[in-house]
Amino acid sequence: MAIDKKNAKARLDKYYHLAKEKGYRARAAFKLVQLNKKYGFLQQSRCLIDLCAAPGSWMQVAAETMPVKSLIIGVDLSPIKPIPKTISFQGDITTDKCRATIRGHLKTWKADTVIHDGAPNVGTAWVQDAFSQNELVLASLKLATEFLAPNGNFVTKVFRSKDSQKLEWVFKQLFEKVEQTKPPSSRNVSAETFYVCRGYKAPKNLDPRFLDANYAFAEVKEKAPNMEAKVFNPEKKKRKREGYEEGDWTQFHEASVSDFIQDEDPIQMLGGMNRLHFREEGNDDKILKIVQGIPETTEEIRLCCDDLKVLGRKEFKTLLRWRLKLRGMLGLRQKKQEPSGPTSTGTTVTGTADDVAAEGAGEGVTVESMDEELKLQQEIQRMKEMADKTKRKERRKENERKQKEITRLQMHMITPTDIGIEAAENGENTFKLRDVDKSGIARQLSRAKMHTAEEPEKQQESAFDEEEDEDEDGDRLEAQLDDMYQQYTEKREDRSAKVKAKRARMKSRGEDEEEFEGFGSDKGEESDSDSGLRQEEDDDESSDEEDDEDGDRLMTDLQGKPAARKDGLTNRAASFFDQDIFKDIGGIDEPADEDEPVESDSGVDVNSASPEPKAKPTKASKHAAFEKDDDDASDSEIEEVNTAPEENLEWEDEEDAEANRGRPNIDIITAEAMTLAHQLATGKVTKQQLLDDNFNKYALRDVDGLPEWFLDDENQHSRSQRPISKEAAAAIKEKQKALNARPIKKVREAKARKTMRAARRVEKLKKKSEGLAEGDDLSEKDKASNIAKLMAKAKKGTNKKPQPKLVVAGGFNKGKGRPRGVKGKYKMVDSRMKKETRALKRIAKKKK
Ligand SMILES: C[S@@+](CC[C@H](N)C(=O)[O-])C[C@H]1O[C@@H](n2cnc3c(N)ncnc32)[C@H](O)[C@@H]1O
Repeated sequence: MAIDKKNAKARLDKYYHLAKEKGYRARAAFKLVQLNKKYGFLQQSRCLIDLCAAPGSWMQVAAETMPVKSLIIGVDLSPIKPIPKTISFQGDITTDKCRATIRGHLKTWKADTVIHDGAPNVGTAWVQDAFSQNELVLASLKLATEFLAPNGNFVTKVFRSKDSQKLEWVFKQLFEKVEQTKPPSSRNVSAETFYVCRGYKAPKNLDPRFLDANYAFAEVKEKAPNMEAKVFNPEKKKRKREGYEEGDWTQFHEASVSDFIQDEDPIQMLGGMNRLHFREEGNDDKILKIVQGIPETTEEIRLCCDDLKVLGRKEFKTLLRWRLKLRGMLGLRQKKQEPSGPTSTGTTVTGTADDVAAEGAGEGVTVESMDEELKLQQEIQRMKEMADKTKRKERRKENERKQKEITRLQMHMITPTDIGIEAAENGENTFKLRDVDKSGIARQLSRAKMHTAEEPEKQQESAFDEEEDEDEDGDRLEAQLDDMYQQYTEKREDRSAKVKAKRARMKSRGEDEEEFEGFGSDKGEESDSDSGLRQEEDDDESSDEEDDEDGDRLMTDLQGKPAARKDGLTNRAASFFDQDIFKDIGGIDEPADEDEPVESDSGVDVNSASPEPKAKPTKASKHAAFEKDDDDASDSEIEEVNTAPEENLEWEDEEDAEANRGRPNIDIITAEAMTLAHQLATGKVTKQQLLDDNFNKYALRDVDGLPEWFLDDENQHSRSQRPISKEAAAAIKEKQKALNARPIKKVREAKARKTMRAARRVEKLKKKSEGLAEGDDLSEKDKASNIAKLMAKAKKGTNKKPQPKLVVAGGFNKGKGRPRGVKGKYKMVDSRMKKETRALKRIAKKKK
């Protein structure tokens, strides 16, 4: 394609530099890299044909990515510099010669993938370019149909034009899956897009017209535009996405009023025109004179005629009535009387479309008919729109779900076999062991009894026929926008500590578990609830747990429950209350009176928990409200537990320790959450109050059908603001300080490794000296000296050899012996030495 020299510099973007850095011959390489990243067709291919391959960057990518000993053949009009592990030749892909050459190289093989990135080097008119490019695509498809193995892939570049839809249709006839995509490296300003067609159907007989540009791009007569819809429902205007009408390159159309009055299809005119003018066009326009003269041509009518595009249904009706009156005056109106039935029925009076529409000017009967008709039309339209809307919504939801699955799959959060399991709505179809347990089947199973469940009658759902309507364009655009928005949010989330914490929380809990939804209104609020606190499972959940109490349970924790601490606190509770903000709260650290059950106004029962089985009040019970899911133990009695694992945790890396405890490494990170925790702990608010607070004006917002980006934004700002206490803010600040003061993970790891190595050395030394000391063949003196030697050796191992100081030979230091100011060992280096070292290495390599 011709390159605009003026903008040549702007074209040298990051992919250009990246291509240079990686040694690719063109930045186009990244398009294939990104396409392959998305669809992964190269890794699965053993034989590939690259059509229009020069200068060869796609071939380079293919050679890099495909399995070793794959066959890669590239062809282009321009010569391609040889690329290792590939075959290339010069040729025109539209010719038989090229076909024969490829056949010769393939021998008996069939290609797994055919890729095509052709661009005709015409650079004339855009329409011409696009057409030639599409012709080239058809030529490449033709080759693909000849050389592709069944189930093979075809990847091609297509320029978006009016023919690209036709190409897509052809692709869909030949391949199982056809997807259109634009990799990020493809410039936004470029009209190019890529089709990835997978699963070649390899038909035995292929109609050659499929691949003939004359047939494939033949014009299909477009259906006439629905002007009635434009006039009768003018408020619901549809955006025209295709641009100009074919052959109509202006956007403003006008006609004279007299034409409007004489025309037999006024609806067509009103729908298509922008203005009806009152200028005289012919020499003697009698109609116009009459129109100008009569009082019915009011100022309002003139204004309406001036801009038809802004009119509503009422104004259109006024215009039609006015026209009808004039037609009556001018004797242009003809009524057709149907042979049967009286005129009063309203259905018998017909005329030209306009007559029916505007009859109401004088005859109430036909106005009624029109109104009825209109009503019916509107009703049908409304129902259609509703059905479309629901269908679109369903489709969007499904797309979103798929997108999520793919993302999670990419992040290794699920395995491919998990797909579909989560698709079951609300987990209704998911097998839950707990449900089995509850229903008592577990007991029957444990008694080895067979349980037969009646299968509910399967309801056959009639599958929706895929609608190939205009809305699909909109849907696709919307899906693309959704994708882009998701990418944007992911990027944003990656930067946000809050969201990271939330993710960690979700990961540790498993995706399907209910999550604390914050103090906002809806589910979306969760991301910004900022509470940082983990709201525990709801009451139902706890009742589930109670159900589980009875003996024969199928469920067993694989990791075992985290041990409770001696003071009756769970690990989570303990670490939570270890925070500074709770230091000053009386009655938390000191055990309360053993006998007296303490009632706090927090609404939490504080009468249990002591190291002894008969509980005494502790932090754990006091804060059971948000510690419920942690340990079932705290629900019942508090047992004496082994604290050893907890102690060991001190030596572990913090994150590992958190992981061992079976919970994510998250903490209270916002002042809002800290305030809340403080208030809960001091009993200033109760759990119930918090729950009640949730029902605020934000809770009942209707979020149906609102786009995700809008909801995200709303949830961030449009939510109830909770007050923040000074202490909480200070606590968070302190925490942040402590965090900042911590060495980075790598440093900590390095230190830990050092300590570990030292410990190992000591252990080894200990063993050796024990061996020496226990041996009988040496005298005590020898033993002592040997052990001393061992120790000295071990100590020596820890001391690093001092590196000689490097001094540049030459200049001031030239031939003067020890350079001035240099103590200890030193080494003179010069450029000569560098060269010599390299030469020595080279020689050694050759000798090998
Ligand atoms: C955008 S470049 C291809 C870049 C290539 N994919 C790469 O990665 O280096 C388009 C190429 O299509 C080639 N081309 C155009 N018409 C062709 C034809 N009829 N037969 C073969 N190659 C053609 C041009 O010579 C040009 O090198």
